[in-house]
This record gives sequence, structure tokens and C-alpha cells, in this order.
Amino acid sequence: MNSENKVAIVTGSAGGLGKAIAERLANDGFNIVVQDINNDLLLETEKEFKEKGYNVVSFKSDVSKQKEQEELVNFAVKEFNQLDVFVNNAGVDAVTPFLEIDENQLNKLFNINVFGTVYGIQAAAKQFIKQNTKGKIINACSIAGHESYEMLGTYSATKHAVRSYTQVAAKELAKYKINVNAYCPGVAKTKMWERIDEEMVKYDENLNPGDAFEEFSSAIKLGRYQEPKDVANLVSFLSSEDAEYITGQSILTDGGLVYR
Ligand SMILES: NC(=O)c1ccc[n+]([C@@H]2O[C@H](COP(=O)([O-])OP(=O)(O)OC[C@H]3O[C@@H](n4cnc5c(N)ncnc54)[C@H](O)[C@@H]3O)[C@@H](O)[C@H]2O)c1
Ligand SMILES: CC(=O)[C@H](C)O
Repeated sequence: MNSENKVAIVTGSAGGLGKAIAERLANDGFNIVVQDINNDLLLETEKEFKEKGYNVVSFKSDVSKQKEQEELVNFAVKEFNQLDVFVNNAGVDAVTPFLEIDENQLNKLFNINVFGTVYGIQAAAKQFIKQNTKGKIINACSIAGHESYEMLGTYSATKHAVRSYTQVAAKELAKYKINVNAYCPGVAKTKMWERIDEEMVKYDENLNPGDAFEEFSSAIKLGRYQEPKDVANLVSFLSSEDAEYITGQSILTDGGLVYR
């Protein structure tokens, strides 16, 4: 294995936090595989990154399919010969009162946020074991993995499950020198929060567009909402040798919102 040319996969990286994470890891010197289900946006991001001089390839797939997570890892290894970091970033949201949670919502959110993360951990870990190298797996959790939010019940439950799988995978995979951690962002202005705000406003006649986002953000002690680069900074650290002695942790990066 070539320690000069480390390779990272970032799922859900056509936009939002995943794109910022992929760009930061590229600047850290990683060869990057960007992955997303949104092919148009994915190709745009790949083109933009290539123009910036990053060593990047793209793979369109659905993280909720076990076989496609395996194919993603195989693709990375075919392109770059090895895998060092796998970031399970892809995720989806849903906003409803508890009494309106239905089968479709449960299936969609658990399939992508939870099953997708499990399949990603498995595919990456099997590759690290085959390579006989250390490896780092980093999952997208959330403040909602530490605290359960009204109107975000299913989403919060999926992020609690991600925290749980992060712990158990860290325990079981430690013997292979695989670190498994998670990042827990707070409130970042991505497409996800645009959708959450839009839905929350629909359910509350006292809210105007932008109010739900402002309400959540107003509790942040450092006085500003999260930028994608704040999240990328943490993922960069968790991907580095400096994080070698950290495993099983779901680390908050939220500007002072949830205290654990
Ligand atoms: N934005 C926030 O404030 C915030 C806070 C805490 C945690 N998070 C978590 O961070 C991660 C990224 O969030 P974001 O705000 O960038 O979201 P986003 O919606 O802006 O981007 C998510 C990306 O994932 C992709 N995706 C969705 N389903 C997919 C699938 N089945 N397979 C592959 N790709 C898929 C989307 O196409 C999109 O490009 C998510 O896991 C989210 O839960 C976000
Ligand atoms: C979207 C998210 O995870 C938090 C609730 O901001």
C-alpha cells in the first residue's frame, strides 16, 4: 500500500457537507471518490474538482443498496489501488409530527441513514481487512444523534442508530486497527436545512420561510450557524494520523448547542 497516495470515499458528496468534506480531504492530499445518487450534480462536482486539480473520480450509486456500497469500494480500489478512509456522509431528512410518521418515511430514512451506513462500514472494513492496513471509517451523525427533536422524530432515531453502530463497529473492528467515529454537525445551511425549514413552516402558521432555521440557529452559543468547512475540519482531523487513538466516538461540532 502506498502511504503517499491515500484514498478516501465520501458518500453523498455531490453537494452540501459531503462536497466540503471531499474538497478538504483532496486538499489534505487524498485521492478522492465522490459518490452520490444525484448524477447531474455529481458530474458537475467531479468536473469542478478536476478543474481545481484534485485527483478525483465519481461513482453514481445508492447507499441504501448493500451491493452498490460494495461496488463503490471495488470501484475506488480499481481506480486508485487501495482504500484508506470511508466517509458515510449521505443522509436524508423528514419533518412531520410524531402522529404522522408513516411506513414510507420510516423505510426511506432507515434505509438510507441507517442501512446505508451499516453497508458502508461493512464494505470499507472488508477492504481494509483484505489490504491488511489500518483504516478509518467516519459516519455522519448529528446533534439529533444526541438529542431527539420534535418534528424530526424519525430523523433523530436514525442518527441515534448511527451513533450506536459507530460504537459497536469500533469495538468489533478495533482488532483490525480500524477506527470508526462519527461527526455530529449542528445547524448548517445546506439543501437539507432548506427542506427542513420549508416543511416546518408548513406545519406552523406562525412561522415564515427562514424562521425555523433562525430559531434553531439562535441557540448556538458561538453566535453563527455552521459552515460546511466547520464539519470538514473535524472530518479532516478524524481522517488523519493524529486521530489514531480515537475510536467509537460521535463528536459534536455545533458551535455550542448540545453539551455531552
Ligand atoms: N445540514 C445540517 O445542518 C446537518 C446537521 C447534522 C447532520 N447532518 C448530516 O450530514 C449529512 C450531509 O447533510 P447535508 O446537509 O449536506 O445534506 P444535503 O441534503 O445537502 O446533501 C446530501 C447528499 O446526499 C445525497 N444522497 C441522498 N440520498 C442518497 C442515497 N441514497 N445514496 C447516495 N447519495 C444520497 C444527496 O443527493 C445529496 O447530494 C447527512 O447525513 C445529514 O444527516 C447535516
Ligand atoms: C439536520 C440536523 O441534523 C440538525 C437537526 O440540524
